Amino acid sequence: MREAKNVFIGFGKAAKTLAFKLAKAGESVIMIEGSDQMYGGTCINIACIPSKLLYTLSMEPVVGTKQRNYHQAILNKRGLIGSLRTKNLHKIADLPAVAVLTGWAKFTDDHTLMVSYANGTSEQVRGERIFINTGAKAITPTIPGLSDSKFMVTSTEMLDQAHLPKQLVIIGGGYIGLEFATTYAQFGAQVTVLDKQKQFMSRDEREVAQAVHAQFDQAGIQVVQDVAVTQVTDAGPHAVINASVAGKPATFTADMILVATGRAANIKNLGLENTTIKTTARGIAVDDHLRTSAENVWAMGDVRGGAQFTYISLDDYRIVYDQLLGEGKRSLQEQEVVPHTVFLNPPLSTIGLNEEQVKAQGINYRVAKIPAAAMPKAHILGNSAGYLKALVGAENQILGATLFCVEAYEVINLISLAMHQHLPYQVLRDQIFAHPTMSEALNDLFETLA
Ligand SMILES: Cc1cc2nc3c(=O)[nH]c(=O)nc-3n(C[C@H](O)[C@H](O)[C@H](O)COP(=O)(O)OP(=O)(O)OC[C@H]3O[C@@H](n4cnc5c(N)ncnc54)[C@H](O)[C@@H]3O)c2cc1C
Ligand SMILES: NC(=O)c1ccc[n+]([C@@H]2O[C@H](COP(=O)([O-])OP(=O)(O)OC[C@H]3O[C@@H](n4cnc5c(N)ncnc54)[C@H](O)[C@@H]3O)[C@@H](O)[C@H]2O)c1
Repeated sequence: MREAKNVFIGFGKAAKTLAFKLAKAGESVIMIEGSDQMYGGTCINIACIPSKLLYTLSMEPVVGTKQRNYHQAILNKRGLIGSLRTKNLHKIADLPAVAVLTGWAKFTDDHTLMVSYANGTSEQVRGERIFINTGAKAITPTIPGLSDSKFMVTSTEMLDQAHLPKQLVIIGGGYIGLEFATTYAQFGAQVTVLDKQKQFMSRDEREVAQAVHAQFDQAGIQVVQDVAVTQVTDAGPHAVINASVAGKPATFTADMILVATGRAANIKNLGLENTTIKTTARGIAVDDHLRTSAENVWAMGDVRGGAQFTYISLDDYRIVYDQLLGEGKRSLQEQEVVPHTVFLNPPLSTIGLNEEQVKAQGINYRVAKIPAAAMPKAHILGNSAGYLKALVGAENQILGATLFCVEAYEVINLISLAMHQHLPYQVLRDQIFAHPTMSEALNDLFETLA
């Protein structure tokens, strides 16, 4: 039996970061990853990095034309992902105290795993501590004909399609649905998004949902709400999608159907029934320090059923590392207010409360708002659509922000920093920022409260 002080199941963001630090501190580490195509985890191989590379390339016309070179973009993506995967593997595997095993792990008891390899062999691995970082995978709704359709893909397959679809139908209008709609429409596909919610972007305030909807209209992306897809049938070169839209029958055709209806924690086939580890409806049950109900086992990242973001998984590493080799103070509390970005064009970044939520909670607030067009940098970048908005409370504290503008994903981090450091809005209003940048919009934004 192989043994190590620290055994990781899944090569995710939290696991690889914690494994590296523990190995550097001289502790023995076994990293178990099921697939040789997934060293480094979901983010670099099949999620954030490939999707944001394609998003970026979908905005770059081939020199001298208005066309985007989809095929070249896929080749670039494969090159980048391949090199990141190799780099991620070696960063861990080359450390003397680390063994990387490429096989699927299953608990046989709280301390022991059975690892099954592609060649049919298996071996037992025992860990003094075990860290579960197995991520999540796409949920495919049970719709007759959907799983059997040769046109159906999840984001994983979509990100590696050699050919651009002509008619792309996306089931689900959440993060993946809206981001992929943006990217593939920019490459030239005709895109329709079907979402079951009555309202477009039901988790966001109406003001920004309407602004995004207007951008989608301009980009030629069709969004349909209140949809129940009832049947998918392959018919020669395309699929026919039967649905009810607000109770009325409707039909859509597609040569690719992207299912983007959420992702569920990877807890099946982990052998949890052989352990004292408890689960919830969303994943592995953990306390505020990511300890499971088994005293030697932790769960980090998507598998614990919280918010599914790479930076949350990274922060989970900080919580566990602080317990093992630090002061043990860090907990899930630091994750309560975090920025989010939906990579649209322009991107949408939010943090904290929006105006509808502030009103509903009866909080005393003021609104700062400016159009993106007020910023020279937006014009330099050729996209002056959208706006920046922030809410400020009675103590001059920032309650939240909604940035729907170019480079919103960078600027939101400054607001996040100010909120976490409990800085009054005047700090951002009076801060000297480099020029011309979108960050300097924060001077103008908060100046509107004077
Ligand atoms: C298309 C897409 C785009 C996204 N874009 C963003 C974004 O822009 N920004 C952002 O912050 N988040 C984004 N996310 C979410 C983000 O990718 C995830 O939240 C993050 O990657 C989760 O990481 P993790 O640490 O939980 O584990 P993962 O990185 O998911 O790693 C889990 C690993 O465990 C392995 N594994 C599973 N079961 C076993 C087993 N039994 N034995 C051995 N190995 C096993 C898997 O093969 C996998 O490699 C995106 C997600 C998707 C799908
Ligand atoms: N930029 C980012 O940070 C980023 C990008 C992509 C993904 N992610 C992460 O990955 C997670 C998964 O993304 P996702 O888009 O799959 O999930 P999601 O939860 O963001 O959105 C799912 C959408 O599907 C809809 N839906 C569910 N079942 C449906 C059905 N049967 N028919 C029609 N619509 C249906 C829901 O109403 C919802 O709008 C996200 O929640 C996010 O945490 C993050």
